[in-house]
Amino acid sequence: MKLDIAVLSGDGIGPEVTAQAIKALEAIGHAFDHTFIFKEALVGATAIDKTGDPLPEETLQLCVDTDAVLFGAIGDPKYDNDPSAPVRPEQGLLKLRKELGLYANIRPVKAYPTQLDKSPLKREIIEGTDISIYRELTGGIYFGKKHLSEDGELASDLCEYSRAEIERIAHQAFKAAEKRRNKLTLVDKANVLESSRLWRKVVKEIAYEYPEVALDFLFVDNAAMQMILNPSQFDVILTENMFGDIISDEASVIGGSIGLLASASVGDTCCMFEPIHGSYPQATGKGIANPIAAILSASMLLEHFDLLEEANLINSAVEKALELNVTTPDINTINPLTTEKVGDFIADYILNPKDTNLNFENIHIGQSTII
Ligand SMILES: NC(=O)C1=CN([C@@H]2O[C@H](COP(=O)(O)OP(=O)(O)OC[C@H]3O[C@@H](n4cnc5c(N)ncnc54)[C@H](O)[C@@H]3O)[C@@H](O)[C@H]2O)C=CC1
Ligand SMILES: CC(C)CC(=O)C(=O)O
Ligand SMILES: [Mg+2]
Repeated sequence: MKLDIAVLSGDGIGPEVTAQAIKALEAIGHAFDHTFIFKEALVGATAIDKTGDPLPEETLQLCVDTDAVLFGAIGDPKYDNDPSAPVRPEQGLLKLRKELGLYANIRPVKAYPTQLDKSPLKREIIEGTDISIYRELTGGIYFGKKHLSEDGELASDLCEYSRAEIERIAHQAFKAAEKRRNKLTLVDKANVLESSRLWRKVVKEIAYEYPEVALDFLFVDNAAMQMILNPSQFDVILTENMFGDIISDEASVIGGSIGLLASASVGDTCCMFEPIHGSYPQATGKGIANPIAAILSASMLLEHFDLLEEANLINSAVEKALELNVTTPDINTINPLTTEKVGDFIADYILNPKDTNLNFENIHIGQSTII
């Protein structure tokens, strides 16, 4: 297969982790005789600094013209510390999602058997957790009308959803539940918000088309608590944009680090693959960022194009890295490896999955050996 992939590595740790995802894809290309052509473009603070625009027109056009987008992260403290900045890195990401019509953001959350003691949560609580979060990505409060009064003393952000916006992602979430454990939980705040009441009404109606799927509802405040108390109760979670943003970061505690959580953002015509974390500016250039979220996002890209064997090989390589503690300091405080070394190990495993000599004391990566 030949795929043109737009690479928007962005800011902070974005370029470092995206480079490891590309390495994994190149190894897959080599092992399976696929051609992946990577085309880089600017986004976020880096794009503002070079062009004045967080999403230059040529970046957007490239994303439209390519088969898929591999995204790193955006965000820079100089904008975070200046609320009145006229353009902001986040605007580039939000516009990109909207323009590409990426309304469904799928965020898998797993407790890896080898990592159960890495989470601050007790192993018996997280064991067996395997959740797929379907977060609506192009509507809700992040996209609603904003207002700031002239004296700067009153501000508002509108949360708006239409039936059509709810229906299209709800169908995807029900279909996913049918392929998994037939359970769907809608997370909302229907006791308070009119938009949440519309979500419940529409989702209840759609449920009749999926009789095998057991549907239940949780208010988001309770869902946030259940995620910590009893996460293995969840199968597919369907929720609106901001709630999904928040509970997925919370859910990353289950796996031990947000640096493990990948995502696929899909629409009717375009697709983008992005770790759920941000630009982690404090880590920029230090080689401490976990590249696994970016690498698993590349695996989701392959799965999207039905390259299942290839996606599974990346997943196995990641599992092997976790099993052998070939990991960055967020989950390996004793013998941490750098972002690049973890990426090297995963690419090397993809090329030599049967190499039984791989072990922590003596890991052969290409020409080099790491300790
Ligand atoms: N999709 C995106 O591009 C996102 C961008 N942002 C932006 O990122 C910047 C920083 O935001 P924060 O709230 O600090 O969120 P963040 O996700 O960048 O970092 C939060 C914390 O998560 C951990 N972390 C994140 N990525 C990691 C990785 N790969 N390996 C190990 N640990 C990791 C670190 O402990 C870090 O302090 C802001 O400018 C924000 O707007 C935030 C979230 C998503
Ligand atoms: C610009 C933000 C909405 C990015 C973010 O936090 C996310 O998508 O997880
Ligand atoms: Mg987020």
